Amino acid sequence: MKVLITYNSVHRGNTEKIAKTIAAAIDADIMKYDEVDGYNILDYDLIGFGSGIYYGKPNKELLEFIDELPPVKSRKAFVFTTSGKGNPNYTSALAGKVSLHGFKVIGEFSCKAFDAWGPLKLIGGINKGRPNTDDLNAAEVFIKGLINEE
Ligand SMILES: Cc1cc2nc3c(=O)[nH]c(=O)nc-3n(C[C@H](O)[C@H](O)[C@H](O)COP(=O)(O)O)c2cc1C
Repeated sequence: MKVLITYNSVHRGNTEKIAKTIAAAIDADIMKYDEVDGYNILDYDLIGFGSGIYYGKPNKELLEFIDELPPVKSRKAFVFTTSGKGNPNYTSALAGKVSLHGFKVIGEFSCKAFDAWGPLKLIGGINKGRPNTDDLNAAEVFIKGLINEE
């Protein structure tokens, strides 16, 4: 199965850490969203979309990138997010966007990550050191489970 991981990670590289772990676990191709030629995406059986969360939403550029992809029908995808709160609802919002474009979303992964946004900077940020080894292990378990089910 040919798998592509694509993401944007603008705050602290937190989502990029998850993206790299997932890609390495299953030997997938990995590209930042702006390195993907939209038409090459059709070469892949499964695509993972990852984003940090900013003001309650996934990264705007990543969402626009998804909008501009060539039409797909029932192509499989999964989504992952990192955020200060680690709220799975954030991930569902990204899954919703991906489904609206025609993908069949077969998995979602979320984790808490270092957040030093705005006033949190004053206290040195929250979730220091995350994603940590446990988070990266959880991401690996998630993707291996997903691939085994396919
Ligand atoms: C401008 C900004 C807004 C943010 N808004 C939220 C938010 O609404 N909820 C939340 O849980 N985390 C929020 N965060 C924290 C990020 O989601 C978190 O640090 C995430 O891991 C960043 O991913 P990245 O390092 O891959 O960009 C925000 C961070 C920034 C910089």
